[in-house]
Amino acid sequence: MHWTLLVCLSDAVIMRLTGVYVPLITPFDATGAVALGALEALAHQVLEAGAAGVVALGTTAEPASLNVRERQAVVDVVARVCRERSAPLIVGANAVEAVAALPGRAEVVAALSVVPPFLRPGEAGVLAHFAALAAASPVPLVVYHVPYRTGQHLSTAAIRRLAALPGVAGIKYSVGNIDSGTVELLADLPPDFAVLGGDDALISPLLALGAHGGILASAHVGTAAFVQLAEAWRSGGTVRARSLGHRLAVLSTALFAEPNPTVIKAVLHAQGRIPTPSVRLPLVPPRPEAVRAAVRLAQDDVWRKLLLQGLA
Ligand SMILES: O=C(O)C1=N[C@H](C(=O)O)C[C@H](O)C1
Repeated sequence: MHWTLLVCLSDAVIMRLTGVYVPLITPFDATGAVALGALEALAHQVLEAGAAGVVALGTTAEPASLNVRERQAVVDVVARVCRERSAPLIVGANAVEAVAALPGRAEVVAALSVVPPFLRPGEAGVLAHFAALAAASPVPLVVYHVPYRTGQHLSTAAIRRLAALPGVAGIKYSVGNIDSGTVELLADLPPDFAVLGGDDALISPLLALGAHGGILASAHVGTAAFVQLAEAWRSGGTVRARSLGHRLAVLSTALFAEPNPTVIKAVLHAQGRIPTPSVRLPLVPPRPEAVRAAVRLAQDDVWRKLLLQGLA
């Protein structure tokens, strides 16, 4: 991407990488095919409920279990919804060929690219990887840092070097805890760099520390409550934010009681929003008791009451 274009775009991009993004699940129908109509409806629902944007082909979408045609169909459907609603879309893409093939459409504001997993190339390797990826990408990158999955730790200094790379606009920060490195990063945010939380149960403290928003699979349910949480922390409504954050952490914990997105899909199915709760291998259906607990917590009317009464 051209450097001057990047500088002009950076403010606008950071503004758009703020708030709650929902990484959409991929619904399947009774034949096992991708239920594109249900996916389209889900995208409309979460945006209608106030989500800042959506992510296509995040971890939650089971992208490794989709074939090339299915992945393309998913991106096409979600992009159409985003175009209709003038909403930003982030697309999961990890390799040079995948980012280079991203559609040059206005609604695609960034690619979500995971730190290379398993190999553990070291911080220098990670930096070189993202420099190459950014050079090939028509859109800015959000680095997906999830060390408990990739096996690759990154120091705060390395994250700052990533943030300084042209074409890197943010990080999905999913380190599994809040530690001194988290505080160090958020206390002195790199310029033009968005920090989006990716550990759902930790989103409230991360927002309290100054994160720009979150990419939260939990926000498929209780979307408006997650949106209000982010707004409350941003506007200084700390009493409400703290209380709402505690309640949402309980919901997120229940939704992540089994490998994501098995429970979330079961809840969405119980709510009549997707045709089946099916997941593809290697994921298997969650335990019924985990689903029952999450369905109870996810009941829309419970959240509506809390939000209306301002009790949350
Ligand atoms: O798909 C995503 O992006 C997310 N994936 C995480 C995971 O599966 O662990 C969770 C987060 O909510 C968003």
